[in-house]
Amino acid sequence: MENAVQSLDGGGVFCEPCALAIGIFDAVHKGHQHVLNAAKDFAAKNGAKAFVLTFYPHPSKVLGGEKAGGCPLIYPADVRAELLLDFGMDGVFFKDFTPEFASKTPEEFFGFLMEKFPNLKCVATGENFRFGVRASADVKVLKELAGGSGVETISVCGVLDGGNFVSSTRLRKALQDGDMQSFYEMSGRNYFCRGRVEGGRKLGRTIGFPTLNLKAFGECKPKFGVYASRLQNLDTKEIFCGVSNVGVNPTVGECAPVLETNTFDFPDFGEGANIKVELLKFLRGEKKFASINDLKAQIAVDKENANKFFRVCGC
Ligand SMILES: Cc1cc2nc3c(=O)[nH]c(=O)nc-3n(C[C@H](O)[C@H](O)[C@H](O)COP(=O)(O)O)c2cc1C
Ligand SMILES: Nc1ncnc2c1ncn2[C@@H]1O[C@H](COP(=O)(O)OP(=O)(O)O)[C@@H](O)[C@H]1O
Repeated sequence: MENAVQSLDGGGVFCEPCALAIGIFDAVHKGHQHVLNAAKDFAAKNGAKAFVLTFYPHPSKVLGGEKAGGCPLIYPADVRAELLLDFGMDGVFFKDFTPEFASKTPEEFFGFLMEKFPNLKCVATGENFRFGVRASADVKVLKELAGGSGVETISVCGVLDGGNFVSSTRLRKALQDGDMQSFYEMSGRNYFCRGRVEGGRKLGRTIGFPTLNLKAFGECKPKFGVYASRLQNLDTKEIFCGVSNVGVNPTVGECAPVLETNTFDFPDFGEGANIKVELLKFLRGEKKFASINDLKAQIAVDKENANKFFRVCGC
């Protein structure tokens, strides 16, 4: 396929034999990976492609969840697509989740799949997957509808962590609590933010702690505060250990949320560089200091605490 990430809202029809994993897949956690593996295994055994059908925005934004504001997504849609492709999926298809789409009956939903993927061989979901108007249909209905068209269904059992199902909701909570270890355990990778370095107020260098700044967060932000972090230049692949602050800089006048990283070795790249920052361990909450000098003294302590973390855990 020429372009591995496509919209299902154009007129396109995708005729290759395929297994389709269906869901939101925010953060592509271990439960999601179980579903994706089922699609990949089926595809490998049956000479088919392993595709993903995912939705944007989160259905709760349209249907009114999380006190009507909808679920805040952990990663932007482009990062979600990248994670799915990195996992080995052959293609990712985004469908606009609109009120009209949400009101499709289960039969219409399945009809839509067959229209867009006329050579559909298999649908893979979790056993708790629901679809159709008011989430009225479950995997049993999916099996009946699919069977009528000779399409196989696989509904994988839930993946647990610490006795509870892994879910994007638990990942959001871990992120908002600064519990980076749980985030890692449930998703299989560190939380990260990636994008182009943006200019700041250039104040950091005047206080002895220059920072590389990223603003490309998902909707769900990590707990504001200081983290031991790892920064990678995605063009050169160089890796630097450092200390990051996520927040709004209350000491120097509030700004829009930003992830600022001070690396232990000063890299020779800056604004415009394509970087990825992983948040490894939460060290303390963001604070409003009485003076810039107090902030400076605290950042020196933060660097030492991050260093202690790296001495034990490595970079
Ligand atoms: C390790 C670290 C910890 C920080 N902690 C705080 C904090 O607790 N409160 C705060 O207002 N700003 C904090 N900052 C942000 C600084 O205010 C900010 O880096 C500085 O003002 C430079 O901003 P600039 O990049 O726009 O030049 C921290 C920055 C770093 C690197
Ligand atoms: N812990 C889990 N174990 C197995 N499958 C899961 C798990 N969590 C979600 N799934 C399945 O993965 C697919 C994508 O899930 P998604 O729509 O993103 O739901 P959630 O927000 O609950 O993670 C769905 O088919 C869903 O049933």
